[in-house]
Amino acid sequence: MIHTRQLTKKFSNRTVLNGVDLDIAQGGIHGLVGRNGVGKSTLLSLIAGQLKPTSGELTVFGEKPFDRASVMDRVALTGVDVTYPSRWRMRDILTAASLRYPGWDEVGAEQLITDFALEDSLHTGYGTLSRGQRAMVGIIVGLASSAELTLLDEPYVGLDTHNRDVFYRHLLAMRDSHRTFVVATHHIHESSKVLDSVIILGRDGTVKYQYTADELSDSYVLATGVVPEAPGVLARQESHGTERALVPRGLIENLGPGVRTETADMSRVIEALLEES
Ligand SMILES: Nc1ncnc2c1ncn2[C@@H]1O[C@H](COP(=O)(O)OP(=O)(O)OP(=O)(O)O)[C@@H](O)[C@H]1O
Repeated sequence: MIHTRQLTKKFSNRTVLNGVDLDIAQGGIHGLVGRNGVGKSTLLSLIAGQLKPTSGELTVFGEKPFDRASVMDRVALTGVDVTYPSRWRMRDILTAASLRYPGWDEVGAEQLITDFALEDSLHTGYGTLSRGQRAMVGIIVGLASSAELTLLDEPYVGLDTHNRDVFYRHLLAMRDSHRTFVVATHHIHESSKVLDSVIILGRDGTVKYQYTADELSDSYVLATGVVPEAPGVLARQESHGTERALVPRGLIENLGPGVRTETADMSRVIEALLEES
């Protein structure tokens, strides 16, 4: 569904994405993670056809997405940087979205309004909504769009715990819907519970790692004890004389008898890989 080779994006003289190789097949919820400023939003805007690549290959549904209606009609991009005219009331924004997306899910949108307790804000102008309420508008548009490819850029910014739970619950319910979601996120711990795969963008503007959730949980174990130095050992920590580290599963046999191993938490592995990226 999404295919890139050596995808590069420069702004003036600044290279942000520098040879991104990425393949995402149809279906599932994919996390796009990386440190601040590595180019996650830029990559989502390129995929959504809103930015033009500087060089390299990028196809979405087999076509170059930039300014191409046949691709853009099948893609929804919402999130932290997607704003609406400040005088539009929330209800106007949802009406506009229902006209924009042919598969608009009216029942789903109304359910989200209820679950986010937004009934009293439907006639409030976007400019006077709180940050959390704006985030909820973005989430409703993204999820109710029914777009085959839905790109959510830090969708939870400003949401309290209850409303983040509402978001993740609705997202999870769509997991088997044949829709594809790419979620740019810094909330590794929360989002890792719903992700089918993780893409880690590195500070050099390339994809450093792309793993399915199964590959991640199979790749590393959490080792406790005296963990020997070895290439690939991550997130070494010491407290009260006990060492803990993430050890590639292939190195388990090299660990001494006093080292205990257990399944590594996926979010811990992602955080560790992020540090390396
Ligand atoms: N339109 C633009 N013109 C010039 N520079 C831009 C533009 N859009 C993004 N950039 C720059 O590209 C870099 C990557 O920005 P981007 O927003 O894609 O990163 P990000 O990974 O989403 O960051 P964060 O996690 O902080 O949201 C930043 O240095 C940013 O200043």
